[in-house]
Amino acid sequence: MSTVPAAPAAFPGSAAPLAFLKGHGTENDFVILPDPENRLELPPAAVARLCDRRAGIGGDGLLHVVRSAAHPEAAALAGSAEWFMDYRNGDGSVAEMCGNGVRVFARYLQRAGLAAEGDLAVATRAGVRSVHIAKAGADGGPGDITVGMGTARLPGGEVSVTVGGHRRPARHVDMGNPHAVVFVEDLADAGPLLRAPEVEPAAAYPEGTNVEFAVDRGPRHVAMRVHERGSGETRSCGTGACAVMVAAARRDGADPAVTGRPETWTVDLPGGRLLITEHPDGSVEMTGPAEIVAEGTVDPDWLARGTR
Ligand SMILES: N[C@@H](CCC[C@H](N)C(=O)O)C(=O)O
Repeated sequence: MSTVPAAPAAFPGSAAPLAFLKGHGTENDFVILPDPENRLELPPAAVARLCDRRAGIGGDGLLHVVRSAAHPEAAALAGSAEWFMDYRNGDGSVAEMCGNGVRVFARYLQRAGLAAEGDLAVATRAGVRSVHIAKAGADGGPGDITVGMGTARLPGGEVSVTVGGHRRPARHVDMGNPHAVVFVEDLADAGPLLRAPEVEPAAAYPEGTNVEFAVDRGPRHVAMRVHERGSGETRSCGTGACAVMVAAARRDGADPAVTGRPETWTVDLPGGRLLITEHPDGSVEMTGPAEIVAEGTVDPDWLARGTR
């Protein structure tokens, strides 16, 4: 089946309904807008309206599916990756990367007949990400998806996160997008996470940051909660899980570049489980599920009313 509209209408102000799908990866959920030729205008207010959980479709973020060649931010990558994940947070802000988003993006391409099981490449603002779509499981359910997440950067300098009124040292990890990882005794210590946690110094994160709270569950096994920049607390974050894995491994003195052995960690999130491997060459891989759950059309007049 093909769910790519031939010529999607631009909005706001268009009379034509707009095709969308909804998907999630470990319950990090996304509105998916197929727009191969990049005809849609996507002002932040339109993204926020679509991602609104009560007045819109609802999602932690939005995956704008565009041919790399048709998008000014990705045209230079078109030779390496046909498709560009133009990722937006639920508040309409732009982000460099979304790990769960790449898996859901790949699942959409597979469902639309634009990619097959096996290997493909997806362009993101953080660069090209390699993807492997595994065969369907014995139960007929979709196979897991593995994403080559690039390398983790560990900028020096001390950062801290306030947890329960106390400042705690955190680890700054860059997975193409920014993260502050703080280890806690209990995930409940993070509190209700209704607002962005206080991270210092603010200058360490000029564009804001995602904040992960992590606890140990066993050998090479952690659990985490996350407050995402631009979305609030979500039930999973792929780049965040990678950041937590790398921070935990370094805390424990494990560095594959030194030992020559890959490190594989299990990361439990409120919405499911991800397996993260760091290789001796520094590359990080994430494996987890991705599902498309619905598709439909958006009323362009409704969208236009909220974005005028
Ligand atoms: N949920 C994503 C990360 C999405 C972007 C993030 N909120 C940011 O602003 O950097 C993931 O799975 O990685």
